[in-house]
Amino acid sequence: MESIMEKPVAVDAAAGGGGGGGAGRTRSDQLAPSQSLSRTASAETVLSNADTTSLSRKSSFGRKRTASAGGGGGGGGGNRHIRKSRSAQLKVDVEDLVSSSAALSRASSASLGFSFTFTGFTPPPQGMHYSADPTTFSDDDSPMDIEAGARRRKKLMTEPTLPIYLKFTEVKYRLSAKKGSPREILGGISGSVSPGEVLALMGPSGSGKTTLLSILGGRAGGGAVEGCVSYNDEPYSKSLKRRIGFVTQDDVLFTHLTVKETLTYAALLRLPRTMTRQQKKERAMDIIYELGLERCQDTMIGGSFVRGVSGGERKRVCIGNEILINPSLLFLDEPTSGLDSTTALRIVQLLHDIAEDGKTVITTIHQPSSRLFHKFDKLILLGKGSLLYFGKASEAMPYFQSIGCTPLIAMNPAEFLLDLANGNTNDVSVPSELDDKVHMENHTLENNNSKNDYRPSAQDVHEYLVDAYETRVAFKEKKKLLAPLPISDDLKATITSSKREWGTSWCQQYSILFCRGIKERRHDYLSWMRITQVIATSIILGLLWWHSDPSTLKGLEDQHHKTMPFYACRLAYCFSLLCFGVSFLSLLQSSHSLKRGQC
Ligand SMILES: Nc1ncnc2c1ncn2[C@@H]1O[C@H](COP(=O)(O)OP(=O)(O)OP(=O)(O)O)[C@@H](O)[C@H]1O
Repeated sequence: MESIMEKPVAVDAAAGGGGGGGAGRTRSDQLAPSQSLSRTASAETVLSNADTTSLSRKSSFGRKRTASAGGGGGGGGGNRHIRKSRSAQLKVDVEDLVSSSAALSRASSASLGFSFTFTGFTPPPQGMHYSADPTTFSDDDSPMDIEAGARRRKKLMTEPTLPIYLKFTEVKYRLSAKKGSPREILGGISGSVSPGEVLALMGPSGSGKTTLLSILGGRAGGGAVEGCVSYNDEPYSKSLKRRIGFVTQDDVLFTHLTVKETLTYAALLRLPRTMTRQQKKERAMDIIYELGLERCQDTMIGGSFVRGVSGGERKRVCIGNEILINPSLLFLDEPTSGLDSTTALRIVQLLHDIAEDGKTVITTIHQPSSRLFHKFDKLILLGKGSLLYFGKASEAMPYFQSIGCTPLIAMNPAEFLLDLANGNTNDVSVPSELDDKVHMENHTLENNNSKNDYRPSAQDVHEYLVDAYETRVAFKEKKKLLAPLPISDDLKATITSSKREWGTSWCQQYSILFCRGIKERRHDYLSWMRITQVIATSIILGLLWWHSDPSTLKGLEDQHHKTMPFYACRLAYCFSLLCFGVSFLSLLQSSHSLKRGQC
């Protein structure tokens, strides 16, 4: 990939795309001057975006380190004092950068008001008034906020994460079909991700992102997996399971539990038995503060019928459930789906913070905004199960420019890449190689001299992109992947260690699950309707048997006769409830299908 970057990009929009033949010469060479201009602008926009982001990222790292250092030396000083001094340092940072374009980008990230980090507390700089988020910390903190700050600092003392380097080469996945040949879902995907990095898996729907994520997370389904996946150069082993956190696409949370209860029960169940109950509860609270969930800690999760926490908070709870165990590898399947761009950016910023804590983060993503796209360290672009790009996210645009695909209008890079992966070349320059190939195959169009009206099919674009990656990048990347990792044998041994620590004993698990079940159902059991029902039934039965003598046969018969109608009514009531339930569920199902447009 580096060699591609070192080569002068043949398609220079600004220079009029003079370049030699091959992929460098693009269809847009024949564009009118006005079109060329717009193309130049777009290319510059994209490149300046990348620069700005890297600057912004660097400055934010620096800011974080400063904050951590401050935290370390803070000792027993007042929280307020520590924050003020940090804020002052941050302000100097901002002033240093204000003259550069990075300031803009920084301002936008400050506007996120994301006040939690994994290495320490990072308040937004003083004097910046972009934050509209009520969870942002300020210098006039309430006692609750001060406590939160203290908790964040406490996180610095938690157990360090075992670094895990994930490499995968030529991963293929086939599903056996009842009729015909097996269906290939993934066709030889290679890549790697190191601790501290966030790898994004991008591609159109059905391109195989979830399948690849599942294989890397050791959760491959019923199909046949080929290729090699290694963790610190070792194959997957059962002991790795407790070092892996997997946030699925459809979150599975208990509707009636609060955020605090959800995370506390997860901590009690999943944390090692070497920790006391109190320590586990504290860990759950730490996670709540780290994820900025303190304001909704007593809010119910909610579901289809019960209003609960927001979508973003829900996702954070799911992430919290997984990071509780301090995983080395964190997999997330579409953590931002259904969220607005600002909330999505917060989630990705959170992933970034998690990665900075030494964890390896891999996430699938759908249609990220441009700000969000630049937050990823590495990118895998999939198209129909094939690899279209693997490398640094910041180098994706230059790579596609180098193979002759350049956006003709200012475009979100993620949107551009997804368009390409879908084979859509509208508003994208078509490489001359592809253009020529398509016209060679289509004589009629060429004869009619309608070159400018013709665009290659999605299949042609897909084939071109797969070939371009295979010939230009894949070989070098695979060579890099085959090189052994410079890590100690001890680190490898930890991965393969067969020692398995159970979180809790069978008995403890039973009692925790029992309590959780009671809490989850408490709204059913303790509802006024249920209580009234029980009291009314007791009174009715009591009255029916009032003054009857069970010691004689007549008295028993009397009781029997009196209660029979009652039980008959009860049976009829249960039956009608059952019928009502069934018809209600089928109604609900059909309304859901209607909403999805399936009917
Ligand atoms: N167990 C399975 N049985 C049948 N088809 C499967 C199975 N697993 C994956 N597929 C198919 O493999 C393809 C890739 O699925 P996958 O869920 O990985 O796509 P995706 O890129 O994650 O899509 P989306 O973004 O919509 O979630 C799809 O066409 C899907 O139908």
